[in-house]
This record gives sequence, C-alpha cells and structure tokens, in this order.
Amino acid sequence: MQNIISVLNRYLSHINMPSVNIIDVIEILLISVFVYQFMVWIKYTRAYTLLKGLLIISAFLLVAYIFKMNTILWIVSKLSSVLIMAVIVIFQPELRKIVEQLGQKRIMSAIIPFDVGKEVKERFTDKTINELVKACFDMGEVKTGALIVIEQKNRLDEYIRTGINVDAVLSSQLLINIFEHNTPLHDGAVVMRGNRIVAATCYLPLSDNMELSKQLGTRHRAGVGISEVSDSVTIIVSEETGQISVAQEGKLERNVSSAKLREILEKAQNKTIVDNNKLRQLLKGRSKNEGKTDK
Ligand SMILES: Nc1ncnc2c1ncn2[C@@H]1O[C@H](COP(=O)(O)OP(=O)(O)OP(=O)(O)O)[C@@H](O)[C@H]1O
Repeated sequence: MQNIISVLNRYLSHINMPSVNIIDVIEILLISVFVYQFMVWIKYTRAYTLLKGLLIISAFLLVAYIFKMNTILWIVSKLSSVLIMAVIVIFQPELRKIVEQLGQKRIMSAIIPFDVGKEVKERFTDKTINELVKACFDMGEVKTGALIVIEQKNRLDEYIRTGINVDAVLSSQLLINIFEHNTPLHDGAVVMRGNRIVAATCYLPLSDNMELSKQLGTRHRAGVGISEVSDSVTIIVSEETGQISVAQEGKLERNVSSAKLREILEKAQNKTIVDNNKLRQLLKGRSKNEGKTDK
C-alpha cells in the first residue's frame, strides 16, 4: 500500500494541474454546446454523408502518410484548396441556412437550455383531431367501412408489421382514400402514431368477448380485440349502418356523436403544458416539470 502511494505521489507530482476559473468553465460549456449543435446539424443535413466521405478520405490519407506515398500526398496538397472551395460551393444552401438560423430566436433556445416559456406536449395536434372526425363522419355518411387504431403508450409494432407501410401525415382525404372500396389499402386497419398514418391493411387480433352484439361482425371484433391487448383507441366506421363506434380498454361505445368522438380524441391527445423555465425551477429547488392540462 505504501509502495502504491509513493509511486502515485511520484507520478502525480509531475502533473501540472492548471488553475480553472469560471471563464474556463463557461468556455468549455460554450464549446460543448456548439460542438453538439454542429453534430446535430450534420446528422440532419446532407453534411452527414459528406462527413462519412471525409472520414474515408482521411483514413486513406493516413495510410498514404504512413507508407510515405509521396505522389498521392503531393497531389492532395495541391488539390486541398480546390477541395475546400468545392465543399463550400456544394454545401452553400446548408451553410446559408445555418447562418440565417443564427439570426433567429429559435437557435438561442436550442443553445441555451434555460429556455424561458411554455411548451405544449401532445400525442397529436388539434388539426389531426379535426381531420379524423371529418373523415370518420364523411365515411359514415356514404357507408364506407373503416378501422382506425390510434397508438397510445403501448407500441403497436407487431400489428403494424402485418400491414403495408404508409408513413404519411394524416389528412381526411388520405383516410377516405385508403378506405375507398375496391382499392388495395381498404381492407384491414390503419394504425396511427402521432400525426401520421404508419400503416394500412393491418391485421388485428379478434376479441372473443361473448357480450359483443351478434349483429357486429369482424371489423368491430378486431377493434375491440386490439383495445383488449393495448391502450389504443380505435375508431370503427360501420359499412352497414355508417355509425361510428369507439373501442377502448376492451369496451365498445357504439353510435358516438361527433362531439363525443372529439371528446374521446382530446382525452387521447393528452395535451399538457410543460413549463420550460428550468432555471427558475432549479432556483426554486424543484426538479420536476410542472404539467397542467390545457382545459
Ligand atoms: N382481424 C382483422 N383485422 C383488421 N381488419 C379486419 C379484421 N377482420 C375483419 N377486418 C375488416 O373488417 C371487414 C369485414 O367487416 P365485417 O362486415 O365482418 O364487420 P362488421 O363488424 O359487421 O362491420 P360493418 O358494420 O362495417 O359491416 C374486412 O373487410 C376487413 O377490412
């Protein structure tokens, strides 16, 4: 033990610890934030592909340097300024955008975590609710059958896999189009995640609930079935009667009005307002965000 301490002392005495003051800490924080923002920017632009390309070229140059391939190194040194100009010209739109964003308030809130203000958190927007209600009642009017599963907390990937990938922003026109008779996507269920239609023609588990009315066929049984195995909300438009039903927690609510459907969807939307003023919360010694229903 004594030996270890003396060895450590000997080595640690050679290490010169620089004095760190508050400006150094701020500098480190600023650099970290800028590096992080730069990496995020790279990831979501074409620059990501460029970065991968540059890494491959750098690896190639390293090999050329290690094995002293002087001709290659000479060519690269002559071309380097041209390459930099080429990169600037190719990525001019992205560079221009980032400079423009610097002048906007949005980037400051991304850089400074102590953002002041409130943020609305919701599973889907009011617009999506409007589109859904409109589509369901429009389809009901002309007796077009539909089955729409709205994903909540439980992921529905295993049912999504049984269908055809759509991945499109939900609109009433798109829904009506999907469930149009004799079209390739009309059979089975549509699964929604957030504001998007993830997949169509999905196969859902059928409920074996004996209490369900004998008049109801497999579309309604499938709607109740998925609500028994997940926390999803499912809207069923009857092809026979044009009525709208909603399946939730293994129960079927039949013939709902548009106001009732809207109410159910607003509940599923789970809209909360999150107070983003973390600095104020920290100063108050509170760690949890305050959430309040917007109603
Ligand atoms: N397991 C399932 N998963 C998803 N969709 C299903 C499933 N079973 C049936 N369907 C859909 O339901 C349709 C058949 O509906 P059916 O007429 O049997 O139901 P229903 O409950 O009587 O409804 P409707 O009032 O619309 O006639 C199928 O064409 C298919 O689109």
